[in-house]
Amino acid sequence: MTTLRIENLNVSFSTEAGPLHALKNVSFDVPENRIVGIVGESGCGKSTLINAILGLLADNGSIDSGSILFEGQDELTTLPPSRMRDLRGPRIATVFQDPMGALNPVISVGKQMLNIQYRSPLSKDEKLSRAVEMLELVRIPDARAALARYPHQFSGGMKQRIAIAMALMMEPALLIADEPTTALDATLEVTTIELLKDLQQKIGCSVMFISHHLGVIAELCDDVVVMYAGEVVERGTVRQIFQDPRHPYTARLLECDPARQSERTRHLPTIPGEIPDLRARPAGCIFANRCDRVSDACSAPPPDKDIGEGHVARCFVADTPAETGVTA
Ligand SMILES: Nc1ncnc2c1ncn2[C@@H]1O[C@H](COP(=O)(O)OP(=O)(O)OP(=O)(O)O)[C@@H](O)[C@H]1O
Repeated sequence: MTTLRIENLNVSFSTEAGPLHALKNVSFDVPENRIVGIVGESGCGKSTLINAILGLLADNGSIDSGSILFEGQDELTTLPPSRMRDLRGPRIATVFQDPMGALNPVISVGKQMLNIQYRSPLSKDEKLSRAVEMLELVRIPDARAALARYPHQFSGGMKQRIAIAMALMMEPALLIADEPTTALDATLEVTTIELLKDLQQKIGCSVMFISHHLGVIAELCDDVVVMYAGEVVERGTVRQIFQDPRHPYTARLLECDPARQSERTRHLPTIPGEIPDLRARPAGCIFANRCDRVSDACSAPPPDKDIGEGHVARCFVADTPAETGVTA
């Protein structure tokens, strides 16, 4: 089963200068038990995508068309807000860059972990045991004593691990992790990534993992979705994307080899030129003004070319491998 299926999703914001099309015909799946990485430059629409899934678009935003199907049954684009509130947290959990967004500074960690289980039929003792078990899973030392402590008594890395434990406590079907390791130093980042992978396998959930760090995406994810200016320009398995990129934008991103230059890929490489104004999208390919393989054909909208085995690229020349200068 597919945990999340997004099909032809279009989202726009109304602005004084006219509608801004933030997501255009976005389609991809988050299959059961898989970790899907979402990568793209700032402004490519990652936050809009997350908010559209969670039913938390800004007041001036709207889903114009398309579908977000959760667990094959809940159509999130039309779900009543009360049902969406039920799903958010227990079934669709989130972890963000700043763990303090999830942790209340004036409530002990144990109390917060009990509060999350308010709907669970377990007794208070059983809920506390579950909290200890989760803290142990995220390697918080002396987990039972940790329940009485407050968030500020933990280091940044531990706070993020507690936030992950809280997000996964109710065994959600989907975890949306938005740059959860970006604020951590490189060593802590590696530990947190390993832990996340471990927990995902234990709990058996799907993960949508948003990161600028290509090395982390390559390490952690099963599948990758490459976004550019509100469009999914390429999607496929980690192997397909990193070893056989077909969209020129993906190829440019990979020009720094993540395996050998992980520090350099903590931030996306800079590509000359700018993302077009999303209020006046070009009629043709969205990447044409920055593309080194542009031709006359690109003034028409490019098709989503199916390269095979789930590998898809929105480009006229996707049939031929893109040059990266990277040896796979
Ligand atoms: N409420 C809003 N009103 C108008 N435009 C918006 C609004 N929210 C986002 N946008 C625009 O939508 C586009 C996508 O923004 P979004 O925040 O989703 O990108 P992002 O990839 O998450 O970027 P970042 O990594 O910088 O957060 C941008 O052009 C942004 O300016």
